[in-house]
Amino acid sequence: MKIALFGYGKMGKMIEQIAENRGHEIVAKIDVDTVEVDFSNMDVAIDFSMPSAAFGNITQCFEHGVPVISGTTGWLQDFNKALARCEETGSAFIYASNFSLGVNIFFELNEYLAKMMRQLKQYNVDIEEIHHTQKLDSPSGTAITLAEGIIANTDYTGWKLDEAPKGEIPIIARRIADTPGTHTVNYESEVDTIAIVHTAHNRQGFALGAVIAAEWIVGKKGVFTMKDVLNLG
Ligand SMILES: NC(=O)C1=CN([C@@H]2O[C@H](COP(=O)(O)OP(=O)(O)OC[C@H]3O[C@@H](n4cnc5c(N)ncnc54)[C@H](O)[C@@H]3O)[C@@H](O)[C@H]2O)C=CC1
Ligand SMILES: O=C(O)C1=N[C@H](C(=O)O)C[C@H](O)C1
Repeated sequence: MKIALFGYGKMGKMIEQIAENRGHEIVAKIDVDTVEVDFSNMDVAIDFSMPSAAFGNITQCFEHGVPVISGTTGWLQDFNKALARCEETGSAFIYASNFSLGVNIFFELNEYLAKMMRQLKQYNVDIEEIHHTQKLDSPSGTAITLAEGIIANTDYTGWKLDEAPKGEIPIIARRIADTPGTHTVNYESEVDTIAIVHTAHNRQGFALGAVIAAEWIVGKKGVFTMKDVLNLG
C-alpha cells in the first residue's frame, strides 16, 4: 500500500517505521515546508499534523479521492464540515482521538462504567490527562472522547477544563516531560474512589492502530470509526 504522511513529526516518524515493517511504502512526507503535493500516487493519507493544518490537509485529500486516517487532535470545531466534504466527494474517512487498541478498549470500559454509575448520585466524576510538554491542545482529544462517553450514558451535560459547575465533568490537563499519554477517569464519593486508568508506555500503539486503520479503509467509501476497524460492535 502507498501511504502519504501528512505531518512528519513524532507520530509521522513512528508511523513510517511501523508501516514499512508491515510491507507498505511511504510515498510522501508532507510537512509545514512542503510546497507541492502529488496526490496521484497515494492509496491512503495518514494525517498527524497540527490543529491548524488538519482540516486543510484532510479536505485536500478528499478533493483528490484519497481516503484519510486522521489522528490530529484539537481541530474538532471543523469536524462536521470535514464529514460533509467526505460525503460530497464520495471519499472515505476515519478520525480517532486515539488509535491505540488499549485506549479503544478503555473507551468501551468507560461507557460501561458510566452506565453503572448513572444512578449512584453520591459519586462525582472527573477526568485527568497527562501528556508531554510539547502538546499543543488541551484537554487531549482522548479526554474529550472519554467525557463524551460519560455524557452519552449519564445525566452529565457537558465538560470543562479544570473547574466545572455541578452537572458538568471537570477535565484536569497536566503536562510532564516525556509522558506519551495517561488518562484516568475517577469517580469519588465521601467513602471511596473508583478509578480506571490507561497509560501509554510509548507511541507505538497509536502508530500501529493508525496503520491498521489505513489498511482497513482502502477500497471503502464513507465515514467510519475505530469501532468498525476493531469490530468492537
Ligand atoms: N489519535 C492518536 O492516536 C494520536 C494523536 N496525536 C495527535 O497527533 C498530532 C501530532 O502529534 P505529534 O506527531 O506528537 O506532533 P509533532 O509536533 O511532533 O508533529 C507534528 C508535525 O506536523 C507538522 N506540520 C505543521 N503544519 C503542517 C502542515 N500544514 N501539513 C503537514 N504537517 C504540518 C509539524 O511541522 C510537525 O512536524 C497532535 O495533534 C497530537 O495530539 C498524537 C498521538 C496519538
Ligand atoms: O499529543 C499527543 O501526544 C497525544 N494526543 C492524543 C490526544 O490528544 O488524546 C492521543 C494521545 O494521548 C497522545
